[in-house]
Amino acid sequence: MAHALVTNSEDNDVLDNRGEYSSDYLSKMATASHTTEGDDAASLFDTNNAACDMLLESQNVEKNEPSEEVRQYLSKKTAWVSPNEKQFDALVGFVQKRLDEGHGETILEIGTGAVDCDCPGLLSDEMEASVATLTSMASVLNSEIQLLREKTLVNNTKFIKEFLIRRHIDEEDFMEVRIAVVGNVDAGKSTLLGVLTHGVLDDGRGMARMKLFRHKHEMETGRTSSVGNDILGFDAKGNIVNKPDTHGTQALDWTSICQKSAKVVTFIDLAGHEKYLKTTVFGMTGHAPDFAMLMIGSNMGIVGMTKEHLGLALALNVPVFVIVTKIDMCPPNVLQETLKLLQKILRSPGCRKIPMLVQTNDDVVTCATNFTSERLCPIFQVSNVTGQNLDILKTFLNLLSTRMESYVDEPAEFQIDDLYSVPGVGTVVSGTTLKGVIKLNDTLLLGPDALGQYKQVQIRSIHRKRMPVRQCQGGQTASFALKRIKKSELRKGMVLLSTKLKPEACWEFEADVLVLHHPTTISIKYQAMVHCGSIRQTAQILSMSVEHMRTGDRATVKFRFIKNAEYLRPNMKLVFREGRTKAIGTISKLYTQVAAQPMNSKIKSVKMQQSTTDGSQQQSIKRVDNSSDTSAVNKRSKQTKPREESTPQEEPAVQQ
Ligand SMILES: Nc1nc2c(ncn2[C@@H]2O[C@H](COP(=O)(O)OP(=O)(O)OP(=O)(O)O)[C@@H](O)[C@H]2O)c(=O)[nH]1
Repeated sequence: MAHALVTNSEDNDVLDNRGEYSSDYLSKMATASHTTEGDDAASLFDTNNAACDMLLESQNVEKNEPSEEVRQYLSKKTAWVSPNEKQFDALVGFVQKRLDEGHGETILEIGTGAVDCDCPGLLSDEMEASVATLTSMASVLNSEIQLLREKTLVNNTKFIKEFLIRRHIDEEDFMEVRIAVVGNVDAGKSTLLGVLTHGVLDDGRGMARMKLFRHKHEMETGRTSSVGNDILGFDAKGNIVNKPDTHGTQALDWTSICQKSAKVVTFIDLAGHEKYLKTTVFGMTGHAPDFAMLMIGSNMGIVGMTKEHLGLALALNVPVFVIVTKIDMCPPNVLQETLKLLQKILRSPGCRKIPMLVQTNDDVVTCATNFTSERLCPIFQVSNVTGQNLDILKTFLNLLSTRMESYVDEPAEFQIDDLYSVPGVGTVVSGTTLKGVIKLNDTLLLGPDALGQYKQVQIRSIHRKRMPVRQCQGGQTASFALKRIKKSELRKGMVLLSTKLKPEACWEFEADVLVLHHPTTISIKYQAMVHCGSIRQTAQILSMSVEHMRTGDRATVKFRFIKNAEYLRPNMKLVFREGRTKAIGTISKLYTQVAAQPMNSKIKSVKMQQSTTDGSQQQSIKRVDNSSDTSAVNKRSKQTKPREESTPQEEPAVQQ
């Protein structure tokens, strides 16, 4: 069944002239992934009165509904000017609800209203009184307010102000936002992260990226844990809290950053080089990023892996924002060319994005408050050397919030994306909590093992961003030290689950798949690597709803893992790839009752006799081993694997 592709000949012409836009790759990915077709660009920016609508909605569902009189009052633009006690309580209730829904923060517009907003804006003294009300309300709610922007109307006599309200969070807790940093080699990824997290500017010759020092440091200590991880903390007032160590080590004290932060942005720095694409895909699927930050060197333009990474983010429905770097050294005409092409690609039917050049503080607030829509794509132009526009980028980062729900009332689920054996501590796993709350000393189910079973394990200690904590919840990354378990019993892709669940392990599953690229045709028995959450394992196609699949085709495909049964859930997104072959899909059906016979058990027995086999047999063994991601294979390949191939998300708990 051929998938109808939407193409735009004008766009393709432009891209072909550049000699880079290989086929209509992006087109297929986005057509496959977007579910928000039909959105009107204008609706993205229609935030006026949303606060009032929500206010009314929220008041309706409250048990102690305010009287009609109070409802009317709350919907007025003057609601904040001089509320009586009852009205003040209603305002507090409204903002509290917004804070709960916004993971501890919300943006509020003062001076607009649902009922009497024919002429929006408050007079100067009205605004002053409203801000005083807001300040008292913030203190009742243990929050801080930060003015984001103001508009003046009617010859500067009326004002509308927009505030960020952010809860103080206790020392052990912070909001989390995860950003996958992608882009071609040399785009300035490490440099920007060095500049942002260390508060220094670059010299154009790699000085800022040296501040990160993480690779060198970890090579020396033999720890691969923090490759690709940097954190940037914001306090309740939106100030950056990162302070490099004053003892000259240049290392950042993560615990102190987390303690002072109300929000911690984690940058998952994914490798830019094509040979590490596997790592990039794993980072995008396994580390559950909220957003992707696509870096482009303004002078180099859209080269190498840029489109591949953009396509991956589109395929996985991860909202993207773009940072065009090196504007200090780029001739203006080249910069304009790069921006023009970038916007053209983003607008093309393949991407269906709404590019927005972010140049002012006002732009930042507009795009940050609308960014959870996958269609908006903010574009920043920065220099890591002069610092130009870094301030607005920091404001933007401060305003981003996680897209992940916490599901705190549901049974706990945690996906493991890395494993460590820490001397003096024992076995440590790191990953993302998908649902529920996990506490110190909790007993959880760990699995599935080679037989598809789950066993009980106990949590000895919990770290979030290297900071010891007593619990973590859905949407947060963490490391757990586990009691009485050997690292050899674990593998990436396993899960820790609440004992309330009755989990099963799945050898076979069905998915609705779209082939983004394949040089020839895909038929049954074809094998490739499945990336699904933190699962990374080779699977074979058992059957398909069509006979063959080519680039652009869609089908329902039944897969079988070749080595281990896995914990899967319907609707999980997957990427299926091998070399240049790429397909994406969504799991539609699980077969949990299928026999637990690994597909490569035959191959294993052949391997035992490989000294007596001929060359061709040995070749086939090698191919399967390379494409599978088993712990045995990992163990062997780890010794020769480049360090950059590892992108764990959390630091192990070294001090318990
Ligand atoms: N003039 C100028 N140079 C920059 C800027 N940003 C980065 N550079 C320089 O560009 C070079 C490459 O930067 P990196 O940060 O290593 O690039 P990268 O994207 O991390 O590259 P990989 O880690 O290899 O993927 C370094 O020499 C930086 O000093 C900038 O805004 N202006």
